[in-house]
Amino acid sequence: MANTPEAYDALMVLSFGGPEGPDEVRPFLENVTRGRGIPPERLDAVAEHYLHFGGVSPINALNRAIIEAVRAEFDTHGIDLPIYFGNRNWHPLIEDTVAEMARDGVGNALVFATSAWGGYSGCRQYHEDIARARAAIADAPDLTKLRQFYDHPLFIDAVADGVRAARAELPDRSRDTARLVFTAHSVPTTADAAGGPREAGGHLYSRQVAEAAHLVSAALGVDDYDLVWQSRSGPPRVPWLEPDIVDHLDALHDRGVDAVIVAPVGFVSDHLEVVWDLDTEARGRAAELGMAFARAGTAGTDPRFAQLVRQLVQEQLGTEPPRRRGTEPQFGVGCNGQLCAVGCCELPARPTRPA
Ligand SMILES: CC1=C(CCC(=O)O)c2cc3nc(cc4[nH]c(cc5[nH]c(cc1n2)c(C)c5CCC(=O)O)c(CCC(=O)O)c4C)C(CCC(=O)O)=C3C
Ligand SMILES: [Fe+2]
Repeated sequence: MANTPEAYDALMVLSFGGPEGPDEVRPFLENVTRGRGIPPERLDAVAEHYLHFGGVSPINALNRAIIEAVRAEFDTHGIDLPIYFGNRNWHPLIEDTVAEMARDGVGNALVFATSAWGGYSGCRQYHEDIARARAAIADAPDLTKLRQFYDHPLFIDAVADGVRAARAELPDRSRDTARLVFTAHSVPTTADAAGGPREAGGHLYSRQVAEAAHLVSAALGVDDYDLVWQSRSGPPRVPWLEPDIVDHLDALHDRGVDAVIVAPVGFVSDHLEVVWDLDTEARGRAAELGMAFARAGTAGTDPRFAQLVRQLVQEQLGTEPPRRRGTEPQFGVGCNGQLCAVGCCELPARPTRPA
């Protein structure tokens, strides 16, 4: 298949996937954690979080809304590519989507993965999903993953507007004093250290998250803020990025902070880890501490997010320049699951679980 720009004939939106009913929760979690050494107690707890919302994760509906917005954005700009939807962990599964694309005669498609970041979970694992899905069928299309977009101006500005809207929800007396706290998904510190091509120095994920937080705060004219982590899993003796948002609220309270704006810059949509870990657990802790609490929305529902996807596609077509506001290394483009570099974002050997 010729790899000339004109030859792209579809876009696939590739995401994490989530259950859409109570019976789907367990099999979904088994897909997510297959071979990953997550303790059964943690899985039981996470299953409860999903069941609390009727077993329905918001993520699939949010991704369908993103696809609709991108469709409209493509139509406005005369981009004539059909858009497909595939997931790593739940239906529509990427394997089925790639098979459907092949049946439709798609030969050379672009892939937008719904993570802004480098690192194993946000980037490399999506390359692996692409390779696995292609290997499963004979006439799979070529699939080129688009780049990491953690510092794209449209992403940064959409997150900044989410913070402004959250600030407006706070009681008058807290608006000017509320502490701005960014969160992103924690990962094991060893996985973070191994993130990115070796020559880029490692820690690609946490460096990009830190720079995105900095760029958002700069857009807001706020120079004092915190970056903390959320949603850790794995056994307690394995170190993950810290501090956790809930512990951090305790620490802020001890320092006399009485209002916070929590901005989940690490996520593209208000999926389950946002509505449970922040809107339920962190908000609950803030209430116990008597702290005013507002949570910023995520960028996925902002009209600029569809523009961002359109611009990333046009970048790959060579009709738009790359737009970035940061300086940390940024990678993520690969054809047919090819990694950004040899050994890029390798997942370190997991310690075996005690009996
Ligand atoms: C960096 C990162 C992102 C952001 C980048 C991106 O967006 O890709 C992200 C997103 C998401 N993570 C999600 C859900 C889960 N993540 C889990 C487990 C894990 N996540 C990890 C990292 C990340 N995860 C890691 C290192 C693990 C440990 C196991 C492993 O090494 O894989 C587990 C297992 C149970 C648990 O332990 O929590 C679940 C259910 C959902 C969907 C939520 C919904 O359904 O609405 C989304 C968008
Ligand atoms: Fe996760």
